Amino acid sequence: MSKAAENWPPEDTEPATPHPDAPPSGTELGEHYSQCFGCGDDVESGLHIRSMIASDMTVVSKFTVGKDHQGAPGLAHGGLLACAFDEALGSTVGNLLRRPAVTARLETDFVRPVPVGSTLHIAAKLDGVSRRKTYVSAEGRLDAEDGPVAVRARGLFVTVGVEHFTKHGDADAISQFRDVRQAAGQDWDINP
Ligand SMILES: CCCCC/C=C\C/C=C\C/C=C\C/C=C\CCCC(=O)SCCNC(=O)CCNC(=O)[C@H](O)C(C)(C)COP(=O)(O)OP(=O)(O)OC[C@H]1O[C@@H](n2cnc3c(N)ncnc32)[C@H](O)[C@@H]1OP(=O)(O)O
Repeated sequence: MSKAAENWPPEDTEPATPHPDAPPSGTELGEHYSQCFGCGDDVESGLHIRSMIASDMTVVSKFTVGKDHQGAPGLAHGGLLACAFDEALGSTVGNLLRRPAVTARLETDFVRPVPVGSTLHIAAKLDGVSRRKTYVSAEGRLDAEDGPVAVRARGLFVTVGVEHFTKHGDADAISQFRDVRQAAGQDWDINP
């Protein structure tokens, strides 16, 4: 078992405080980027995950497993499920804290098989913050909010400045992306 798994969140974390401009409970969150494999509408074989703010510390996401998501016949691929949780956890950190952050560590426990056609109901919560580090965890239940737990995941996200994306990613696309978000009143605090 990993060190992080034994001690979560670490003792030096503080409770996470949602950003004052975080969307209120009940807000349906659309895609954060049209080309995102996790939530983007333009990615045909993507996961098309949709999320909603459930409370000031919790985000619920739904992911329906399609035929493009298989590992064994009729069953979801484990790595792809980890991807779904990366998206759900990232959405929780991003939307509640409104700071750019990237996944530094992702742990996944696969508890039961997830068949094609089933919908995972993923409830993610902020567990704590320590400087640039945000600890977040989630449970995914099969086919209902109170269905059996199929997957659990925990993630460490590290807050980064905008240069993380402009230096390592596509600077022009980042600029357009920020314009779109600014126009929608969704720009973020980008200097950690
Ligand atoms: C304008 C741009 C805005 C962009 C975003 C805008 C909008 C988005 C909107 C909504 C979001 C909605 C949904 C998001 C959905 C999905 C999210 C998917 C997220 C991803 O899929 S993203 C891709 C995969 N991800 C990477 O591509 C990261 C590659 N990586 C790095 O870029 C560096 O590695 C980095 C930056 C992580 C750290 O580098 P660094 O140099 O900045 O900082 P450093 O190394 O000092 O780490 C600082 C402290 O974290 C601790 N630490 C670091 N790594 C650790 C580990 N693995 N385990 C345990 N602790 C760790 C250190 O120990 C230290 O701790 P301490 O402070 O206590 O010493």
